[in-house]
Amino acid sequence: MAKVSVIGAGSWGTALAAVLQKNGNDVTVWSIIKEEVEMLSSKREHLDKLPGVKLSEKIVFTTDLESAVKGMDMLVLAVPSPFIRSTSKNMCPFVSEGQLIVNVAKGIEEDTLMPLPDIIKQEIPQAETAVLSGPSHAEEVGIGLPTTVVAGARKKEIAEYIQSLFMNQSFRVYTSPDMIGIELGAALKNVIALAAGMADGLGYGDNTKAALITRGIKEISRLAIAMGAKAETLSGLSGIGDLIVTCASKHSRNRRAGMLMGQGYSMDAAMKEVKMVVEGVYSAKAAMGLAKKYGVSMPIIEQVNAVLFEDYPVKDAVVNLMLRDKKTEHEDMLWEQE
Ligand SMILES: NC(=O)C1=CN([C@@H]2O[C@H](COP(=O)(O)OP(=O)(O)OC[C@H]3O[C@@H](n4cnc5c(N)ncnc54)[C@H](OP(=O)(O)O)[C@@H]3O)[C@@H](O)[C@H]2O)C=CC1
Ligand SMILES: O=C(CO)COP(=O)(O)O
Repeated sequence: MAKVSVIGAGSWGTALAAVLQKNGNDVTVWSIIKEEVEMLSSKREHLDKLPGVKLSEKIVFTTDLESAVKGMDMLVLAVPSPFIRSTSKNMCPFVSEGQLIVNVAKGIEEDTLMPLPDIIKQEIPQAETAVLSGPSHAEEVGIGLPTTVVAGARKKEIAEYIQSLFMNQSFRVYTSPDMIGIELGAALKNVIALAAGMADGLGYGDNTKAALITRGIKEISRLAIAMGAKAETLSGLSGIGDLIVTCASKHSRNRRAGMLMGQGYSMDAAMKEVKMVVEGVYSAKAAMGLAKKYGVSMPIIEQVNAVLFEDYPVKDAVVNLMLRDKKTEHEDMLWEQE
């Protein structure tokens, strides 16, 4: 049993707090929003973001960051990616040397193109950072449906520690040393999910969805491997696994936002309608920046950017993808010599 805090009380923070508490840990949950803490403390349920998931009386909810951070064995950072830097900055004075911070948010910082654990490390140099990611919608984790994720850390014993705190019969945790691969798979799949949603919004079918998932993981892998990720990670839970769930699930906010755009909504109108954070919109621009920096081709993500930021018609973006230069499926495969 450990003392853990979840920093961020949205749907994912709330679901993970429930898992950690069920496993016998002492759990505190911090939110910047006073009304959210009051609701969670009195109703023991996040009525807006995770209705139907009852939370134990033992979980402590607070807006006091100092008490949420000091003396905890593990901090789970679950605020949306655009708030990772500001939240880390605020946490820094209370974080002790080597204190463990597990990032569970998914994104890349738009201005700096930095993955989230790098931002945490920059703002809190004394912290030990790790990640937890995979195909895991809060709505299903909250009601105990079988789910698998992967914990990534620099050292095996740290990943195994995270595994031991989170794992139970409905939440299976694997370990991995490939933090950058896990992070990039998580952030970039949101952009492909927007594309999958757009295809749904246009009324396209299963063939199109399968094409986006398969070619999507190809371009995610191209960039991630250029940045130091291992190919196996992209074909694992935090790569293809998360891409499948987000492109297919009714719970996916990125897919839903894309679907609205496919039906004619503007990006801003779609984001307002979805209400929760649509991180693919932020990661789309960052992904293009990284593609340029590392000299890799990301055609689907390029077309998503055109739709999002240049008001390019979704249907035309699909035609652009279909009529790109003729290619071989796997660039590195060798042909029989003539
Ligand atoms: N939901 C899921 O199934 C999963 C989510 N994730 C990732 O977890 C992260 C959090 O997502 P999720 O919980 O779903 O998001 P939600 O939209 O459900 O909640 C986000 C929370 O952050 C709060 N918030 C608003 N402003 C700030 C701020 N300035 N600083 C800190 N917090 C703020 C929000 O408050 P308010 O309600 O007032 O806006 C809300 O409580 C994301 O990166 C997401 O990709 C990962 C796996 C699964
Ligand atoms: O990453 C997530 C679930 O794994 C949340 O993003 P989506 O809601 O778009 O799928």
